[in-house]
Parts: sequence; C-alpha cells; structure tokens
Amino acid sequence: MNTEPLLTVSNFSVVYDVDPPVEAVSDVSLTLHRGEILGLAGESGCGKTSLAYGIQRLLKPPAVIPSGSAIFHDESGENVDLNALDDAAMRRFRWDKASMVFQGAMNALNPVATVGKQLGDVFETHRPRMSKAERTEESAQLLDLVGVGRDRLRSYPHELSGGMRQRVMIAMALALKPQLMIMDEPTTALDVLVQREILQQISDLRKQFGFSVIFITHDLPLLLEISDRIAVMRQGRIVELDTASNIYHHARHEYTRTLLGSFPSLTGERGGFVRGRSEPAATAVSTATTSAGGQA
Ligand SMILES: Nc1ncnc2c1ncn2[C@@H]1O[C@H](COP(=O)(O)OP(=O)(O)OP(=O)(O)O)[C@@H](O)[C@H]1O
Repeated sequence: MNTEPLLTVSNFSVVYDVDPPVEAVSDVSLTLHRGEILGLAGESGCGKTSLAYGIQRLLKPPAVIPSGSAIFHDESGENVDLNALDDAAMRRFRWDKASMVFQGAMNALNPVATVGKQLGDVFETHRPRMSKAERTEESAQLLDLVGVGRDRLRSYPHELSGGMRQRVMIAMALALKPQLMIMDEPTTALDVLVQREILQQISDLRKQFGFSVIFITHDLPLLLEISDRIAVMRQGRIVELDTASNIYHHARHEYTRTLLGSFPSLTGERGGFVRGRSEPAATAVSTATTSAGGQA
C-alpha cells in the first residue's frame, strides 16, 4: 500500500461554543495516505462530520477550532497549511485540491438547470480559459465516467433517479481532478443495490485517478467493504485506526468490538463472529454486507 501522506491532521479539536460548550472533536491526529479510502466510523454525534468539516474550515460559529493543524501535501511537493489560507485561497483549495460530497447532496442540484449546465458551470468558474465546446465535452466525459451517460447532459434533475442524481454530484466533485474527496454519508438515502454500485464505482475511479477518499458513515459493514483503513471515533476521539481487515478480525478496542457487534449481519446469534478468522476479509465482508442489505 502507498503510504505517502496526502493529509496530516495533528491534535485537532472542535468545540461548539454553546452553554455548556460541546467538545465535538478532541485532540485527533491522523495521516491520510495518497490514493487510500479511509473510513470514518462511529455512532451519530461522535464528531465525524465536525472533524471532516473542520479540516476544510467549513464550520460556522458557534464552532471554534481551539487547537490543531491540517497540512495538505500537494502533488507539486508543496505543503499547504489549511489554517493559514485566507478565504479566497481556501475556496480554491476546496474545489481544486479537495472536493466534498455532502449528506443529501443529490437534493442540492438546481432543479431549473440541466445537469450539463451545472457541470459546465464548474468549469466556467474554475477553468475560465476553457471554451464552451471543451466544457461540454468534459461534462459529457464525466457523465460517462460515473455511469450516468452523456445522453443525460440535457436532463433536468427531476428526470433522474436518486442514484443518478447522486452520481451527477460525484461527477461534479471529480470535475477538477481533486487529490482528495470527502464523502459524508453519500449513499445513505439510496437503496442498497444502488449504493453498492456507486461505491464500487468510487473505488474504481480512485484507482484510475489516484485520489484519496475520506468516507464518513455510521454503516460499519459498508466501510469494511470499501475502506483500506478505518478510523473508529467515539465521543470526539479516534479510539482505533487500522486496516479494514484488522478492524474486522482483530479489533483491539472494546468499543470497536461493541460497534461490530451491533450489526447483526456481522455477528452470530450470540454476538460472536460468524466467519472464521482465516477467511479472507474481502470475501467475508462482502458477503456480510450483502446479507445486511437483504435484511434492510
Ligand atoms: N451547531 C452546533 N451547536 C452545538 N453542538 C453541535 C452543533 N453541531 C454539532 N454539535 C454537537 O457536536 C457533536 C458532534 O456532532 P457531529 O455532527 O460532528 O457528529 P457525527 O458523528 O457526524 O454525527 P451524525 O452522524 O449524526 O452526523 C454532537 O454532540 C452534536 O450534538
């Protein structure tokens, strides 16, 4: 596995300055490798979103970041301290270097503009030197890439299924070939089969383009299937960070085992693992997730 760092987060904390203050993220340190999918797991409210948004400085008051740094190791060799960027530089960074697919993003498309126009707008804003023909061709290629197909360029969002709309959002996030994509529960609203197809595609695309993904969800079986490594968060802290296989077979932290145990598809009736330790993780986990889908 490539262990060249893309993002180094050190001693990062996020506090919501309400009464009493909520320490949503406490002293988190982690390194994201170039080209890897890092899953961020944990129950609702454990601080996953606050951490991901905080790194990209997307949080608004009452959120404050009392301590910590996030350094982006650009492919040019430059180390970018995200805390040191002014607002304009940060906005550029967010589209060019790192993009984000938000929770419920598929409902964020403009209902009165075609998907081709909305993709084209990304290029018009960020690549002003591109001609209209180039923008259209790039947009068409993106729609092909995410499995929507270029014949949908003239479709309006309401003419597309939820899965298709989510793919369009992923196409937008990919448009400027970022090195990092942060996905916050990107497929939760979709049915399980569509979800799996989209995740497979994200995994294939990152192999093709080499970007890294931080994938946030409370759905641990899903993370076990798609992630290279998984960080388990609890009450604002990362309690365990390891390969998906080690998390599944050799979880060290009691809380990780409890979390694994809370998914019936991963465990037997008495809470023990159904599948043997010698079984390859990918096979075991993919079967487990399929059966989770069947029960959902
Ligand atoms: N604007 C806010 N003001 C006060 N507290 C907040 C605010 N936003 C989030 N919190 C608190 O911060 C903590 C972490 O929330 P966060 O949304 O980061 O968790 P999460 O793990 O992403 O949860 P979910 O999966 O439900 O999105 C929670 O206790 C939450 O109640």
